[in-house]
Amino acid sequence: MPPVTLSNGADAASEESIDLPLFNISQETPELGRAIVKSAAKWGFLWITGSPASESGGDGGLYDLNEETVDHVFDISRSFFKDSPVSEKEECRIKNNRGFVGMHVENLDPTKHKRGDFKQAFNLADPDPATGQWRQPIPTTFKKNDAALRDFHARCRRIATRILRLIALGLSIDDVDWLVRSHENASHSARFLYYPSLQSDSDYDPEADIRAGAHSDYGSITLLFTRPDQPGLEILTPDGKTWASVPVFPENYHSKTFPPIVVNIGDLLSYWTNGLLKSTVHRVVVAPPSDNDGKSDSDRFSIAIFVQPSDDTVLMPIPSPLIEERAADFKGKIVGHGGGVVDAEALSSLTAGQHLSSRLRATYGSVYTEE
Ligand SMILES: O=C(O)CCC(=O)C(=O)O
Ligand SMILES: [Fe+2]
Repeated sequence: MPPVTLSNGADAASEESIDLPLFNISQETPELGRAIVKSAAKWGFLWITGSPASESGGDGGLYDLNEETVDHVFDISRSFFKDSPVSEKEECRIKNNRGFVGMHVENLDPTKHKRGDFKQAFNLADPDPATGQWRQPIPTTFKKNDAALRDFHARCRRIATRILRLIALGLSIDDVDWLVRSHENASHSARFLYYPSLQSDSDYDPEADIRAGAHSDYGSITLLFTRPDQPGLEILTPDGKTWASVPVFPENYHSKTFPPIVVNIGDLLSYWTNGLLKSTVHRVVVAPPSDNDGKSDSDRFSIAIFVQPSDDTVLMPIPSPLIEERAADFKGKIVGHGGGVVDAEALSSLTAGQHLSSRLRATYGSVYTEE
């Protein structure tokens, strides 16, 4: 059977799967940076190990995101989506891209799907470092787990910082903190995702609906945490037509219970590098085993950390020789996919904040509000 392509059906799971390159980021070297940049330029996606304590050596444990910590955060997420009353969710409904997103509220690919995505989400920005306060109303389930969520955010930020430094090393930027600096005062967002099981009485239509529509991410990088036995992520391969599924575990991975973190490049970093790094289009489908109606009796949970520079960051290309030489070719190229695309030239007069707002307006429609 040929692989499923963009033009023949919205959401059948792909026949092909892809083994992405896997990197252990417990060390920070130019060689590792170059290998990460190579993968980000080819696939826009890669895997990193979560640097469990036993491997983190010289980092003094700063980057530790072990199985227990991640499992606990997934337990909090499951409890919020599945056990908390509707009122708890309603009280924290999305505003300024923060809070609870109900079923079908977001439509990541409105060009292809009339109905919004078959998922629920909660976007939790990290606490304001100046005041220590959360920047949004917090549901009771999260309040009860305040320390665990703060800790998770802090650890994810350190991992993001390491990856940004590795990318800078790989791009031979003289100032290794060039990327980190524009992210220092920005709020990162953890997006808890819940894709409910699709029972036989669900009105999910496999010809028309999808769990998360095809899109590219809007920010710099995304860290994606997934669960064993819950596949569904697919990426558009470099030919621009073929979908490949990303398995939860790399082949021969040392663990069967703690998947590595998926890292992908967002539009801003693609733009910043004159398209060298790829902001790859991806989607979430109902993966096998699904029944004949394309439904699935299992829930899927994931957590995406959207790493974003400060709103006032001007989107000028990164000062790296590798990038400057691509400027002429990049002119007129399209950045982004799904809700709201921009051509590279228009983007050059924008700030990161303006770009984010325009893309959010396209995916949330009238639900998106700003203060
Ligand atoms: O749930 C997933 O695996 C991916 C989610 C995603 O791509 C997103 O929310 O941007
Ligand atoms: Fe995404």
